[in-house]
Amino acid sequence: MKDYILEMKNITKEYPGVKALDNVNLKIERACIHALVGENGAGKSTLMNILSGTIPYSEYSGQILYNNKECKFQKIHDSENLGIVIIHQELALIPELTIAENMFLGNERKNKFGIIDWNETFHQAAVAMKAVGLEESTQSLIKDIGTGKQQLVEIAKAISKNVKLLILDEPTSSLNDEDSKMLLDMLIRFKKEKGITSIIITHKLQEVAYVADEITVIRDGMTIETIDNSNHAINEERIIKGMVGRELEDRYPKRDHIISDEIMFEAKDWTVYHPIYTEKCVVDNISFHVKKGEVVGFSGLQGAGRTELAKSLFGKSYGSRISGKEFIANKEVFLNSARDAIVNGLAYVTEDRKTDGLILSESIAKNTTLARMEKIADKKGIVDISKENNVAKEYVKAMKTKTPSIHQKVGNLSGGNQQKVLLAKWMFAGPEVLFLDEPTRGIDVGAKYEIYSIINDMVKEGKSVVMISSDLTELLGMCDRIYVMNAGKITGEFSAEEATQEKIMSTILKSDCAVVK
Ligand SMILES: Nc1ncnc2c1ncn2[C@@H]1O[C@H](COP(=O)(O)OP(=O)(O)OP(=O)(O)O)[C@@H](O)[C@H]1O
Repeated sequence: MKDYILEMKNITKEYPGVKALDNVNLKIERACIHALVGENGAGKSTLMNILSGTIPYSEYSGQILYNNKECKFQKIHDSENLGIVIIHQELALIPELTIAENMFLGNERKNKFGIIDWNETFHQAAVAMKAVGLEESTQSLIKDIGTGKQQLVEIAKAISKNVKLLILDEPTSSLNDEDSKMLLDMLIRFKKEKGITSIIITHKLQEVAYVADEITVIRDGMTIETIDNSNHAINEERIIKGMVGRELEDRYPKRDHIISDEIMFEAKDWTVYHPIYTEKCVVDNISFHVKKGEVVGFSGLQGAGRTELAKSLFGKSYGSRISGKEFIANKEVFLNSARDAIVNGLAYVTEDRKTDGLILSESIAKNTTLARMEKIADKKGIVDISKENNVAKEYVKAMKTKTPSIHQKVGNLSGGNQQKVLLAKWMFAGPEVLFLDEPTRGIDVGAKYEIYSIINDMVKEGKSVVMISSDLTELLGMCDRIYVMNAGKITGEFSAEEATQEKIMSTILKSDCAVVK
């Protein structure tokens, strides 16, 4: 007989106008890795928020049995006391504090006088960091370590709380393939060596196939099926069929590659230093171009400088001591603010939608038109609300954004649906050159196809797209040309015909340029 650590029975959760979960059932076997998959807005995060007490007992109906005992969690602390730890999509670390301080925040190690025992704090932090293979000083600041290591700090934190059931909501969405594999292998090790059970939510289906022993598919707030993957033989198509309800024939929509010789955007000798550590060179003498109707990709590891390159080109939105030239349609431009960049036909879709791209307390309609309000305003500058609503409705339809209405606050949407609103906002801005930074992070397979189709339509109209992505298959599927960046420099360039995953990976890995000049 199977030994279940957790059973969630008939869980129902409603928000105004949305039934997020409708009688969901989930059974998790002890010391197993269980994947939760489903389209954007299917209800995965809501289910896990209920399990962790983020959504308290009074706000849903149904039953949670943990180690065969009913639990009615009122807050996160209640579930953590029993060894259930959730790591959210957006990490909850404080950038200005050290790793050790972050690990014991709210759970400080104190001596008998009630004063923080720093020796014990650093010792216990070091032990937990060793368990996750994090090689850093316990006193390094969070803001100085990369996303991959930050993720490990969160897991070390969970280990220090004596975790029995670890919930990870899209843990690898901002990691490259190598860091992702390390993380997944760690979950497998925890399972085998410590008997830790994990629930992982992810849109990366090859990871699901690799790591999960069982897979539960949720669609429109309902459990569709639980698939056995104990022999790790499941293929991605099988999972997609459960998620989408049909086979998805092609992951990348076809495009006629009609690229003119006209260069639409060009950067020459572009160099950028860190905004605070102004002696640190982050983008080192980069020159590249994008032609009219071309999709150009940027590949590289985290910290290679791709985001910094794009942001600094976008009206100097990042960096200090910026030098070099940028040209739009062969004309040199001097862009000193994001507004300058927008007016000159550039758009930059950020990888950090929550702090950089959307106003979460505003509606979908307001956010969609935010970057170019003049397009829906009359001569006196007064916004025409009905125009605004029509624009928002069109994009919600085209991108299949899951929402009860265009007046819904963006903060109430699921992560993937927020990403769609962000893309809509920049597409409405009507740029000539669109920089997309991790555009499909947290987006389900079906919605990715919609986004790729929109990109194809844009380049067909003669626009140009620069795509930064950690997903190599996405770059290979979509780009006409791919640049490889490492430590602030361009270290390779491949045409679509010659590019392969192996060639790009080996260019990324073999380069060892120093970042600090
Ligand atoms: N606070 C809220 N208020 C209103 N609706 C909400 C709120 N939180 C979530 N929802 C809605 O509940 C539904 C389920 O959202 P949830 O975040 O659980 O989806 P998900 O499966 O995790 O999606 P994703 O893969 O995009 O992260 C969505 O329609 C979402 O808009």
